[in-house]
Amino acid sequence: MERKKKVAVIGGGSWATAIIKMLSDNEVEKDIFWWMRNKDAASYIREYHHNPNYLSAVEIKIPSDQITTKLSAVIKSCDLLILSIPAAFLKDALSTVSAELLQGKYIISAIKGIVPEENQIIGDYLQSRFDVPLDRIAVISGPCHAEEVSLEKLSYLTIASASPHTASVFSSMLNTRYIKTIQSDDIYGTEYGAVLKNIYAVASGICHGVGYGDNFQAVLISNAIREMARFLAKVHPINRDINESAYLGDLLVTAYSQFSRNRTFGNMIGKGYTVRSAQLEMNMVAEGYYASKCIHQINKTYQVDMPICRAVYAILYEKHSPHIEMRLLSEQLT
Ligand SMILES: NC(=O)C1=CN([C@@H]2O[C@H](COP(=O)(O)OP(=O)(O)OC[C@H]3O[C@@H](n4cnc5c(N)ncnc54)[C@H](O)[C@@H]3O)[C@@H](O)[C@H]2O)C=CC1
Ligand SMILES: O=C(CO)COP(=O)(O)O
Repeated sequence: MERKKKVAVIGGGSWATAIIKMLSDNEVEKDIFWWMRNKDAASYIREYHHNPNYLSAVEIKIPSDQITTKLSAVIKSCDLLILSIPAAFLKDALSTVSAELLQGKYIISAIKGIVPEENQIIGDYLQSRFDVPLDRIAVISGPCHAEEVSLEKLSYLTIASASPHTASVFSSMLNTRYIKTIQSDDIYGTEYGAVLKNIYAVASGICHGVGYGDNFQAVLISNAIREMARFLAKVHPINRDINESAYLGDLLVTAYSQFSRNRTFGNMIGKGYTVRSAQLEMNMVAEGYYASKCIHQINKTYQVDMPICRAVYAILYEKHSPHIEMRLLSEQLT
């Protein structure tokens, strides 16, 4: 008989909380462990079975002694790891973790971002920093906001891995009545697509903030998907359908949803907030801010025509006026 799998969720934010819910509601037998950095939050969850800071209505059904702030111990005891920390903090969070500790583990990244100092997507970072073999890595993507998971609204997740086995192991653990999983072998395209859609959602928020309407936003997003297609075709040229949920679907939900942190952040920038004040206003992290700088640097190698990413970078990092930059961008959209 196969041993019961042990799976650890690494991270204490909204997406980690939603993933704990999906794993708990999924019928495959397993032991679920949860690591978070914040000791007060961990104690609160052990006592009251709710995350005090994120998705606080979700009931946490895992045993209290499986909620921990001890990272190495939890990694050691689990076969499967789900990373759900904003990319900007990943390196710091894993600073005490060795390649040896990760040997033999299956790791899935639920992160939609790039490790800033390395300019690497998470799959590349895990391979280069920890020698994790590509066939043991997967990513979770697709149009899915944690807030809607908490409400059990029907959602679709794409589980991408170079190994169909790895994709199916994670996929079988996340399916529930309200979550459908789709498997993909496009791990690179799925990761880069998720990073880019966050930047486009920031752009969408900026446009709204400076006063453009739905008509203009539709043109912006139509251009954004073509920009994404150009970049993915250059970075990882395989035969992919850019209209699938993991690419176009995720772009749409992030660019339009009231729950999107990237859109909310962009909207504040468009209204005149500084980056710092917009970040302080949110208890959550907009990955698109960090990704904008990383993609700007990565694209120095690839030289893809990316006017939307370029405009967002100019606003966020070169302090260009959102009004002027969006007007200049509008002249390039088709
Ligand atoms: N929230 C969502 O609906 C979805 C999020 N994701 C991705 O999941 C990843 C995690 O995001 P969320 O859970 O949504 O984050 P969040 O925005 O809900 O929460 C922020 C997280 O960052 C941590 N944090 C803040 N400052 C920190 C610091 N200085 N050092 C270490 N950690 C710090 C907090 O403890 C918390 O876990 C991101 O890459 C995001 O793009 C992916 C799909 C859906
Ligand atoms: O990736 C997401 C939805 O699919 C979450 O997007 P935001 O980080 O903008 O909320």
